Amino acid sequence: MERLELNELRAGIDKLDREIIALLAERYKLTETVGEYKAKHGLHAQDPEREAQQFRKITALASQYGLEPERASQIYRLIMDLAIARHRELQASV
Ligand SMILES: C=C(O[C@@H]1C=C(C(=O)O)C=C[C@H]1O)C(=O)O
Repeated sequence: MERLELNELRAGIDKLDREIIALLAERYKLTETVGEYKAKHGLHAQDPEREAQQFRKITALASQYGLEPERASQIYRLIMDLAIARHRELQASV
C-alpha cells in the first residue's frame, strides 16, 4: 500500500468517526429521555425483553451490511450497558 492510499483510508475513517459520534450523541439523547421516563414511573433501568428484540434487529442488520453479528453484538452490549448505568443514576437521583 502506498502512503497516499493510507492517508486516503484514514481520511475515510475520520469522516465515518464524525458520523458515528454524531449518531451516538443523538442516540444518547433518546436513551436519556427514556431513562427519565423510567425513573419517573418506577420502571426497571434494564429491559431484557426490549434488549432481546434489539439484538435480533442488530444481528440481522449486521449480516445485511457485511459486519460479523458477534462484533455488532459486542459493540451494542457496551452501548446498552452505558445507557442502563445512566438510567440507574437517574433512578438514584429521584
Ligand atoms: C433505552 C432503554 O433502556 C435500556 C437500554 C436499551 C438500549 O440502549 O437500546 C435497551 C433496553 C434497556 O435495557 C429502553 O428500555 O428502551
